[in-house]
Amino acid sequence: MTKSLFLLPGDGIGPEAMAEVRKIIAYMNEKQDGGFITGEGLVGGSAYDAHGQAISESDMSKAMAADAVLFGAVGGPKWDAVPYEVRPEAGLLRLRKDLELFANLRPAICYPALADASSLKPELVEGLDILIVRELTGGVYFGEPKEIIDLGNGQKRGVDTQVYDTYEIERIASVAFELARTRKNRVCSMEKRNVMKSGVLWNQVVTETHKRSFSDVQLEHMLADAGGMQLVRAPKQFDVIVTDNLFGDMLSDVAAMLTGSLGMLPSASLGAPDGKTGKRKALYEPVHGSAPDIAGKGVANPIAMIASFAMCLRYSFNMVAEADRLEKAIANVLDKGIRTGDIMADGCRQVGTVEMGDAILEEFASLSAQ
Ligand SMILES: NC(=O)C1=CN([C@@H]2O[C@H](COP(=O)(O)OP(=O)(O)OC[C@H]3O[C@@H](n4cnc5c(N)ncnc54)[C@H](O)[C@@H]3O)[C@@H](O)[C@H]2O)C=CC1
Ligand SMILES: CC(C)CC(=O)C(=O)O
Ligand SMILES: [Mg+2]
Repeated sequence: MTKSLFLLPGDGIGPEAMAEVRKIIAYMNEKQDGGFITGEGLVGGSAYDAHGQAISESDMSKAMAADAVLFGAVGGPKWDAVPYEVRPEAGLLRLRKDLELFANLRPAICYPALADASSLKPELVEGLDILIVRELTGGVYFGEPKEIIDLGNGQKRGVDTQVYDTYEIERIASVAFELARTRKNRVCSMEKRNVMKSGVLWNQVVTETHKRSFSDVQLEHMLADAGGMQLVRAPKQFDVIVTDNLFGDMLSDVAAMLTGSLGMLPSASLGAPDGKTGKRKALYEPVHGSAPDIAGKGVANPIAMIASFAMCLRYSFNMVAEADRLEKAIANVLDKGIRTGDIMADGCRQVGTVEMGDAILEEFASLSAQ
């Protein structure tokens, strides 16, 4: 069976990290009959430079048609002054919206070898394995109106709108409960029902969904600000966290630092299963951005991108053994003390992006041969 992948490396460190995944795909095609067919397009600032849009219609169609999209990162100071509608980030938001990728899975796993790289005490993060399930196509990132109004008195008003409908909350809560059943069976739902109407509805719908279909799963509710505090106080209390688009964006960056670096966190963005084929539209991307401060220097950590490809193997192609092996390869390389600068520690060997990618591929090949 062929598997179509559409690669959108993007800007900054996106292409550098994607190059390391391309090597793994080439290896799997050559040595393991991977059957991947890859296409590639432009997104973000690189797409804007080429044709004035954050993603072209032709690349949107290719992304729609692919079994899975692999996405690097977009943005950077070069495009600070471009019109808001075509800023680099608009390309990613359009992909999420048009592919209806409502469920963003952001696992935060602290590899044993990296417990010292976290800004928290090692005992707080050792063995950490949490999953943030972030709603991705609703909320304040997409709600209308979204505008800057000139009030005519020398003042302007910036407006963003937080909107959630019942069905959007129900479906993301269901994803979180289903995933919890495959883990420690616990879900913590985070919103701000004390100050937001959308938070009140979120809380009600999650509670009803739980009662109706998932009462075997342990459910807890937490205000999102307190949730942020608990994430850095005692992160291991959590199993699955389900939350909205904005809180999920912020809380997953917080969770990233528990694992040692933003360069470690992968993500999967999934749509609903197709009624006929059961296939889900899917996009896999690291949680980090284009990191303009280190772009072009060859020092970016490619692990978040490589681990995103492992999620792609697992969720889009059901290649569970290969996904497990790729994740094990990452863990083994870290155990050997091979580190990019962002996760460097005493006694370890510092390498660049390419060397880290090579080390993981070599380990993956060796595990595959066993
Ligand atoms: N999914 C995406 O494409 C995202 C894009 N962005 C965009 O990226 C641009 C830069 O945003 P920032 O706020 O600086 O966030 P960022 O995630 O790009 O970088 C934050 C910090 O983490 C470091 N970092 C990130 N990834 C790393 C990696 N793989 N290896 C080593 N260090 C890493 C960076 O060097 C920087 O110091 C902005 O234009 C922003 O809009 C931000 C987040 C997500
Ligand atoms: C559109 C993105 C730049 C927003 C973001 O930071 C993210 O999804 O992690
Ligand atoms: Mg973010």
